[in-house]
Amino acid sequence: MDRAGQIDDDDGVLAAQLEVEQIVVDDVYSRLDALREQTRAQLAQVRAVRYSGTHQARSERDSFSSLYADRLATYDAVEQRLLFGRIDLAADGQDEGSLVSRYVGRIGLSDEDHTPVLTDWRAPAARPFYQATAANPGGVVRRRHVATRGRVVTGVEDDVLDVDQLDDDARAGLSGEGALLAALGAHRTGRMHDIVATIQSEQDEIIRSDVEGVLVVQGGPGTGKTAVALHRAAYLLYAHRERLARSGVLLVGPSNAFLSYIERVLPALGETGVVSTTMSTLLPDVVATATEESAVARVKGRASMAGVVARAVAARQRVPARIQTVRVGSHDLEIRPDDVAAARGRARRAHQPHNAARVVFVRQMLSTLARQYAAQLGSEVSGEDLAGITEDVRVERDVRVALNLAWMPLTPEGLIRDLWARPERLAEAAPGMSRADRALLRRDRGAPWTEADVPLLDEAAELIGERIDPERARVAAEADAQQRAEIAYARESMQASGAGGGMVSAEMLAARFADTGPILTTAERAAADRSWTYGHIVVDEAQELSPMAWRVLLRRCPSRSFTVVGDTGQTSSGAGAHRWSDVFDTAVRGSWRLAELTINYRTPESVMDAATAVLEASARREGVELTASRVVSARDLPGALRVDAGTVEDELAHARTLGGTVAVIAPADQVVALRRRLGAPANVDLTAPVVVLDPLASKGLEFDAVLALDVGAMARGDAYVAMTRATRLLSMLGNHPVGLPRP
Ligand SMILES: Nc1ncnc2c1ncn2[C@@H]1O[C@H](COP(=O)(O)OP(=O)(O)OP(=O)(O)O)[C@@H](O)[C@H]1O
Repeated sequence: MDRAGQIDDDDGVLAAQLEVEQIVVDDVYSRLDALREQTRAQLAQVRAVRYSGTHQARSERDSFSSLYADRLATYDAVEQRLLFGRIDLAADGQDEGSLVSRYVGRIGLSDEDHTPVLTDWRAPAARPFYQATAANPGGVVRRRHVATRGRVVTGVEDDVLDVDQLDDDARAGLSGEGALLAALGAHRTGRMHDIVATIQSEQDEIIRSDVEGVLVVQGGPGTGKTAVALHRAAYLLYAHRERLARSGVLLVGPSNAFLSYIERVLPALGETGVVSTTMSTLLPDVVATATEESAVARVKGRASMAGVVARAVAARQRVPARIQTVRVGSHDLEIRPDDVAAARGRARRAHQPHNAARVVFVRQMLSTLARQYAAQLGSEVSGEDLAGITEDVRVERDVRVALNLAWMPLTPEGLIRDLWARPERLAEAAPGMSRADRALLRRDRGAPWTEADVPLLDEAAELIGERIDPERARVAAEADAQQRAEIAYARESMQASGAGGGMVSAEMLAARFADTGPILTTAERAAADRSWTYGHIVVDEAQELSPMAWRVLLRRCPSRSFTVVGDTGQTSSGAGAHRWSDVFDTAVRGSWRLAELTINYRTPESVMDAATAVLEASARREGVELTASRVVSARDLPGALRVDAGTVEDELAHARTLGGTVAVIAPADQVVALRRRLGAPANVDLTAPVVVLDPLASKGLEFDAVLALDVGAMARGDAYVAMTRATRLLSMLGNHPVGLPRP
């Protein structure tokens, strides 16, 4: 056959394949539409029911209303690329060569007869789509990627895993240049997309790995750590819905820009119940916006700071040096060191936080003083009289002052501010700290909080507890009892209706029934509550976290179920980790496991090789042993690395010709001036034509083209980060790092 004839023939085969898949795609969407309509009607129906006024009727109505609203939201979120894959499996017990096809998509769908038409990508039945290889096909004869735009099939890509099983027609119809390469070559938009259609087998292993324990995923730049972490969160919510919808999942990322970069991934995977935060914004009432020297963050992040905070709290539980006399009515009473020491011992043995234990301390001291008072009366005192005397003692100003001095009610903010602003307090709480380190921590009382303060504030909050207000405590206890009753009721009504197992848990419904305050989801309630404990925590760019930050996160997940992703080659925080064993051998005593990702899906090979050469040269120079493994790029592009090719403006113009997103990454002290010079926005707006940012802010992000300026002036981890953000072009200008190969 001549070449033109061959092309005609190929075109015909492709058109036929598209037609076949279009029929399936039409069916799947019409099923989605039918379900959407059905749910919309159900929602309208429950909303139309008038309140009968009883609590039960209102609860029922609200429970169904939120259930249907959540279902509708899920159906809307999965509209794009609802179906993306097909596997043809050798049919057991059938004629040789007969195949069974299974379609894989964002959610599972069945037709009216309950026959599955689409398999959820997270279901065990979808696993062969990601796991099958030619060496180990696991019954899969062919894997097909189905590309769609809107509801139209635009292409198919086949991987044949077992050619022997295909008949001649099927063999003639093989097509595909690789859905993965097509995905990698796409322009970036400033928003991360899911990779559900092209998850690779080493990634799939991690995504579906057991929920228990701490799973650490080490991988070089662009190996899909963030993508894997997000898909794992969606997978775990699917596989452990009951447990995780109730307790919630926390996702910790490096910056707000990063959180907005990834914000669309989980909803597109049908999940909305994840709380995402940075360490700076973790505490509901603390705004930590200021930055500080790496050396300061290093001192604040040391594990030994936990002892410093504990000693600072204990130092506010003081025994006076000598007897103090206070006048109550016409009597002189003595506050004696021995009595204070005894009351303090008793309060400490209660093992409660400082403010709650203070109640024990004060009660004991008041009773001691009341007995002194009664003894001075000389006559027998009834129980009732003693109670009256105790009250007289309690309200006496001098008594209050003296007891406060012995056991001061505290706030976490006040305690930490005092440590930084009053050198004698820090010296008392940190006897082992060098004078130079203490000087580093010195700060005025009004200074704003930094990210490194957050774990210390949380540590202090843990030891100090809530401020005790008896009236508030009573109201809170009542609200608690009410909440438990609501949850029990919600669970009953969900069971009675056959609902549940979906996006809504009894707790979420109960929160929505409550007629006080706004309707809150688990995620919203968790985010507003410092002491909330999560069912699972995902940490991205985890190498940046200090030992003190890990204490905060471990407290928030008593079951120790974590997905930790990061790269010790990219560490830039002074308090961060250079070896995972340093973090977890002590923190979770060996109950952690390490997985590795080795293929870089972002950076062209020539750029990745240059970044690796620079990292290794700088580690050699600094005498540091690199613990991260080398990565291999999935592809290369000619001309992807440029060094000193032109001015900043020239290189920007060149970058723009490539299309997609463009960033300039420069040392932090140049960013403001560069933004002005290039007319870039003053913050990190990933949708702007040019984003100017420092290496820290660029963590976790990627752009089609990156101009990296003065990389030679950046620290080792920062330089490595800056050089590995580009998907098409890295242009380096200015002061270059040691070890940079010339293209
Ligand atoms: N299986 C895949 N299919 C398609 N694209 C993928 C796949 N895995 C990763 N990618 C893409 O590779 C890029 C890098 O992924 P990601 O940001 O998750 O890497 P990372 O390891 O977190 O990188 P870094 O540590 O450098 O921030 C993203 O654009 C992601 O969508």
